[in-house]
Amino acid sequence: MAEGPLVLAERRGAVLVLTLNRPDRMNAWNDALEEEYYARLDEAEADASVRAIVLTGAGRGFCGGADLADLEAVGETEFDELPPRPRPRWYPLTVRKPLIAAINGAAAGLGLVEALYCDLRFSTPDAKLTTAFAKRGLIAEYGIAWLLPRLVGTSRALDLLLSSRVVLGREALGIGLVDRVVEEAGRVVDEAVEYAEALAAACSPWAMAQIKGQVHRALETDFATAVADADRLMLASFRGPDVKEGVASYLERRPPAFPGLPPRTELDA
Ligand SMILES: C/C=C/C(=O)SCCNC(=O)CCNC(=O)[C@H](O)C(C)(C)COP(=O)(O)OP(=O)(O)OC[C@H]1O[C@@H](n2cnc3c(N)ncnc32)[C@H](O)[C@@H]1OP(=O)(O)O
Repeated sequence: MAEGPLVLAERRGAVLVLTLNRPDRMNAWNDALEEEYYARLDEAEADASVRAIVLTGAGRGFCGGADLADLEAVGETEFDELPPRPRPRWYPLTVRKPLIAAINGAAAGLGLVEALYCDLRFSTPDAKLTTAFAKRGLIAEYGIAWLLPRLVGTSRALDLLLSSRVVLGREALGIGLVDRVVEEAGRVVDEAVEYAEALAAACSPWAMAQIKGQVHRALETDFATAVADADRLMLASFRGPDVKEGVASYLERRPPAFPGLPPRTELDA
């Protein structure tokens, strides 16, 4: 039976809230859901009125990871190579607008990875977070072996990956796996949206896009290269309209009116 939208999209002011929508399966991931999610991200990137995106899950979970019903036969399948994907799995990392996870409940396996592909994570205090891979006989998939040590440190990453133990939102905050815990669980999306709204109201979309690119590139380079990257972008920032508006709005004691995110240029490389 055909399912309805696998990803719901709702505008809240300048923020687009995307909701993974397979609540009877704890929003378990499959290719169709991924395609819808990426399509909604593309639309959000192209729509200048969307200034930030919040990702959450329908029902009581964020995302239980790959749909285990789909994986049932996997041990019997003989792949020569992994099937090609239309886009890299880590596509959300390339989105140029702030992308915030509102972890409303369990995030496991690929569901946790998707939260890590977001720029920051808001969580309920009791959300269950688990890498889950080792318990399923799987390896550290989709770049989590790269992302997780950078967030929590090597031995904590190994703890979480080797044991697959469940970490609650509160502990996750202490180790840097999430960035905010929202005590009133029902408000986790609201608070993520409020944060996103604050970015939208105060910060230049162009500057935020460049900063995201800088941070991701810097994680893979040495210090001198990161400074050279900043120098390359600084000239563009001095020449662009946003610095004029940023300075004028401060001097005139008024909120800024930055233009929407312009299309990609070679500066985004
Ligand atoms: C290529 C592979 C990539 C991967 O992502 S591998 C990792 C796959 N994921 C997992 O192994 C996680 C499996 N799920 C769990 O361990 C637990 O769930 C949680 C820790 C995430 C949450 O625990 P709790 O809060 O106690 O919920 P609950 O009662 O276990 O689950 C509620 C309903 O959600 C369904 N569900 C959860 N995860 C998945 C999934 N990944 N695929 C399909 N269904 C899932 C359950 O079965 C159940 O459903 P019902 O209420 O009908 O019994």
